[in-house]
Amino acid sequence: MRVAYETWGTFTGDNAVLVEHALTGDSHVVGPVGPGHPSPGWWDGLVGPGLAIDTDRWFVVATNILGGCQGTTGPASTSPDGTPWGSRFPAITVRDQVTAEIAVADALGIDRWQAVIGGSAGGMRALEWAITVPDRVVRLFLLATSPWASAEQIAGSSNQQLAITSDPHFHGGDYYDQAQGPAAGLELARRIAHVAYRSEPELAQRFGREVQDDGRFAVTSYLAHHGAKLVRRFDANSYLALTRAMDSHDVGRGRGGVESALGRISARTVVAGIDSDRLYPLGQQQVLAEGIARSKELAVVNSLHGHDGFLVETAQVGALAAKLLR
Ligand SMILES: CC(=O)SCCNC(=O)CCNC(=O)[C@H](O)C(C)(C)COP(=O)(O)OP(=O)(O)OC[C@H]1O[C@@H](n2cnc3c(N)ncnc32)[C@H](O)[C@@H]1OP(=O)(O)O
Ligand SMILES: N[C@@H](CCO)C(=O)O
Repeated sequence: MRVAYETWGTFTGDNAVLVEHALTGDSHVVGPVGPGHPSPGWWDGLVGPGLAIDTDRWFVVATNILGGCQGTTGPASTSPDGTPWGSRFPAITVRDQVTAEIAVADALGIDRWQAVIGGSAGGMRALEWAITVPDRVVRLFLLATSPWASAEQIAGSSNQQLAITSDPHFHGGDYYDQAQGPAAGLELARRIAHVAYRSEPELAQRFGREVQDDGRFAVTSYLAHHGAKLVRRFDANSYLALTRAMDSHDVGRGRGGVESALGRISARTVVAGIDSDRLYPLGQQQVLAEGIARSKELAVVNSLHGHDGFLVETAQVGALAAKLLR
């Protein structure tokens, strides 16, 4: 297994902070497009000298997720027989992904994180870190995430997975040597997901019933844009592996239930949610805030942007992170 990671700041022995990306993010938390970084940072303005996650003080690490496609081993990676894993890539869980990250921390000589920070799927891994190895997580920032994948989340995820697997170019997951892969399926999956990532009032306000010169509803064109954009930077098998891992998420599994799992967390914790998030509604973060001993009351980020607010509202998110790190 190979794990891609990026770091900022200087390691002084006990000042490491782990930033966990969401479903389609990567290790490039901040910074411009460049060699090895086809996309700009997804949290630009949050990590750097004097910023909320201050690299004059903290050594910040971001790994790319196990099962992904931006440097870390995933289904498109070459297996020992010299061909891509494809359909043979094993089913993985969020706990497996954290196991991979624990190996990275060990390899880097990081005994404990001064903070583990994550939103959405990144929050799931942050949670699993704090439950699996509580003495290695001093502070915890959980953003727009949940203690278990809800029926609603699994339902949406199953529709997205079906969009990919029913694309005739999917070839059971072994499409890497084909002229064409399941691009249409991946685009549709992103379109389904993207509606859930934004709020109904936002779509109404931004697009309403506007029809473009090309005859399409503006909102349809917007979704098509986001679908096509993901196809250019993401692998369909990774999308399946990662959404299935998210479906597996349940901190209580094998630990005597959610309450008992959350009871293991010793980190000073900030739990935050977004008021317009229809995919990870505030009630899920309330369970976390109430179940984690050293968390205070749930922080609410005000945003029109729904679940994606954790990526868009960097000023509010930064203020919460800075407070935890102070
Ligand atoms: C920028 C990257 O690719 S980051 C790479 C790593 N990716 C991640 O971490 C995933 C997380 N990031 C994301 O999902 C996205 O970056 C988001 C959701 C946070 C972006 O959110 P916002 O900044 O609010 O952008 P928004 O949803 O308004 O979309 C803007 C895009 O829609 C396009 N758009 C807006 N209206 C329309 C329309 N009617 N028709 C077609 N396209 C439209 C804009 O031109 C813009 O295009 P661009 O992104 O190629 O510049
Ligand atoms: N827009 C986010 C949503 C998932 O939380 C992503 O693509 O990673």
